[in-house]
Amino acid sequence: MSCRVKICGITNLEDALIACHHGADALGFVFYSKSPRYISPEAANAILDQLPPFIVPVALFVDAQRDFIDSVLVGSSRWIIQFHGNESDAECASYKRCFYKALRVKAGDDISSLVDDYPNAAAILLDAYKEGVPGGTGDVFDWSLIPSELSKPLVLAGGLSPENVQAAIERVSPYAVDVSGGVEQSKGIKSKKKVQRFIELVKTA
Ligand SMILES: O=C(O)c1ccccc1NCC(=O)[C@H](O)[C@H](O)COP(=O)(O)O
Repeated sequence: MSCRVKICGITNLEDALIACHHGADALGFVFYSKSPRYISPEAANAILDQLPPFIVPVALFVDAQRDFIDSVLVGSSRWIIQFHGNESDAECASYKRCFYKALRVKAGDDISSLVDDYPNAAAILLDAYKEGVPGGTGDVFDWSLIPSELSKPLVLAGGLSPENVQAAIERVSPYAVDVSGGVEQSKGIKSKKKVQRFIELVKTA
């Protein structure tokens, strides 16, 4: 099965269209104001209006207020949601949108049990844990901690890049891979060459 690719931390139309051109399956937009990849709801929805079909836009939140989440979602029916904080399954499901839950992996976590806490999630994203940094860490976590069988499709994240993504796919066989920092030229700005190379490597893995 071909692994799907999400390019996360999109902050401008040029990067969005380049990722689409090279075959990204999803684009992530970070609505977390402390991130250098933060984008406003207005700017993100303006980008969505320019996207071709067959691309999934992902709205990413970290324990955000309901009125803020609603202010993003109202801009397009195309949004799906990545909850990247401590949100409960019930809270996530209350938005009546397809969502998946990010879990930040620490040694000793019972990942299968954590996954079972989100019965309404369409998938689970596993990411690196870094104290005080909810995501976009650029860190790889120990992939051997990932159970061989999970009850939900797995999106693998955390420190992926063109240099390690094929090894990650070989080792983990995820449903999808997610990358932010590993395809950037600077915080919030993607490298055209790295985006193209990353997607090529995923699609030929
Ligand atoms: O990307 C961010 O800056 C970010 C900030 C706060 C919460 C989540 C964030 N990103 C979420 C993602 O899905 C990232 O793609 C994922 O954490 C992997 O990032 P990276 O290790 O830089 O590839």
